[in-house]
Amino acid sequence: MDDQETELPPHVLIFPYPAQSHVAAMLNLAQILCHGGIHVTFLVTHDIHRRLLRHSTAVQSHLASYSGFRFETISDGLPEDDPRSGDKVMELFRSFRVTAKPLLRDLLRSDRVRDSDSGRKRISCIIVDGVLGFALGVAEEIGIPVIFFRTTGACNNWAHFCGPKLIEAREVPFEGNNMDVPIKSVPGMDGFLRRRDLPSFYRVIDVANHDLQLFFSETQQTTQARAIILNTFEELEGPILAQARTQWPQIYTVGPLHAHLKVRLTSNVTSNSLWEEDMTCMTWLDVQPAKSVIYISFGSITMMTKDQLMEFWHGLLNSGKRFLWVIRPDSVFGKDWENHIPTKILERTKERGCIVGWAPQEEVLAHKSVGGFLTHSGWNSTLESIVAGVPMICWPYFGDQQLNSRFVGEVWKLGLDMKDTCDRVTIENMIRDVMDVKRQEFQESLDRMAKLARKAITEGGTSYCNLDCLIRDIRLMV
Ligand SMILES: O=c1ccn([C@@H]2O[C@H](COP(=O)(O)OP(=O)(O)O[C@H]3O[C@H](CO)[C@@H](O)[C@H](O)[C@H]3O)[C@@H](O)[C@H]2O)c(=O)[nH]1
Ligand SMILES: C[C@H]1CC[C@@H]2C(C(=O)O)=CO[C@@H](O)[C@@H]21
Repeated sequence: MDDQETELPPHVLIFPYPAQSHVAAMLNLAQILCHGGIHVTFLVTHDIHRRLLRHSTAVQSHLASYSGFRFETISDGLPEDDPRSGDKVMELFRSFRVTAKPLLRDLLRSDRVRDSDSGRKRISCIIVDGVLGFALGVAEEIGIPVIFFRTTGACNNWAHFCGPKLIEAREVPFEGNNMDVPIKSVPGMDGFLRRRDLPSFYRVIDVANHDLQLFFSETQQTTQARAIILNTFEELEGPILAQARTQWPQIYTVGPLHAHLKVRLTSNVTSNSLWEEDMTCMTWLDVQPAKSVIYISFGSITMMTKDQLMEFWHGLLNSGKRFLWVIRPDSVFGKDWENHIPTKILERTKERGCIVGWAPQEEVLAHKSVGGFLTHSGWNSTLESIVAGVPMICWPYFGDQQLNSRFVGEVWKLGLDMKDTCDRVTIENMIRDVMDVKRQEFQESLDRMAKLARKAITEGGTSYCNLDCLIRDIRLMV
């Protein structure tokens, strides 16, 4: 390193998996690091880059103002016009690691990420998505330390770490059809964990299943890195984090990052959306009574059949509640489903419902008219609901969601878990419970948890201190 370089700020490469929630969480971290005087090269796919430039206000305003921030882009291996819809998520997951490995190696070996003229040091650390374990080997070849960022909760990470133990104890694969059998081999979760609550990748006939084994190996790999960053907070997942700390050399809990970012930057809300936010729903919410609206959104990946869609629709209408519903255009199987909705249902919807293709979710959850959230239990949606103090009805779709919803319903008592069911009567009853019957009970636990979340990200709080430690430790990596 030459003398001139030693004066420059540290330079970190951040590399998320190419999906909405992964990119958004890691962009939040990137903004905080830039704010802390660290240079960031943010590596995304061409498709993600194009969509961020088009729809993310954080990228258009905040990040553009940091001279230390810049994008690098690589291919995800798909043709430009591929819709990259939710039903292909696992295909992309399998193929991306193969596509991206040589591209990452080329990038790290090239001069593209080190440009002395614009005053950037060589990369001293890589912060890479915890589902892209191959980056560890690539970075080690070049001698760069790796920190993994796992975008799901500690509970999911720990459940995957315990996979080999579950198999050894013959708890997986499941024998017979009873999904309520208790699971005992995940320390910290015995007593409330059932088969149906394990991450959905455990629902296999053969434990040699490629995806299941991939999650085991990816999770094991993250223990070999310098550290792991988790978008969670100690007060939420303390007992699980205590278990995890026996296996990972260093865990930085820095969440909830979307709220932490606002504290650090003292800024207004900006979005990291890959879709255009339909702001008309905010004016609709403005004229609804306080806590009268149930918000329904299943994140960026969930797909549903037309039958499931209709069960939700009837359940919502029969509950008599007002509702704001996000239906992503590509989220229902089968073409032209919009044209087959009975006129009567559309008319009843107009009376007290608002449907959009993508909403400004953080703003929606913070709106005074919203009194409940029917969610797929993605990790970010769960954290956003906690911060906003909104009780949840959980309809998990895949992956970590099956476990998150169990924690919401049984451990944290922040809502109801309707996993593995989808009928109009259950939906109607659960909406009534969350919005009326059990509202007070849930609100009390939510107020307590939201307060703990705020404390964690306030100066002196656990996540605030851990983020300071992360910045300090990055500065020490030269
Ligand atoms: O209309 C919408 C709908 C969603 N969102 C945002 O999109 C994100 C959705 O994230 P998340 O709740 O985590 O769900 P997914 O998009 O499904 O995220 C994937 O990635 C997560 C993190 O790894 C996992 O927890 C999920 O299970 C996985 O499906 C959140 O920040 C929402 O605020 C919007 O801004 N507007
Ligand atoms: C790429 C997706 C497959 C599963 C991953 C995941 C997990 O459980 O780790 C959650 O979110 C998804 O985006 C990832």
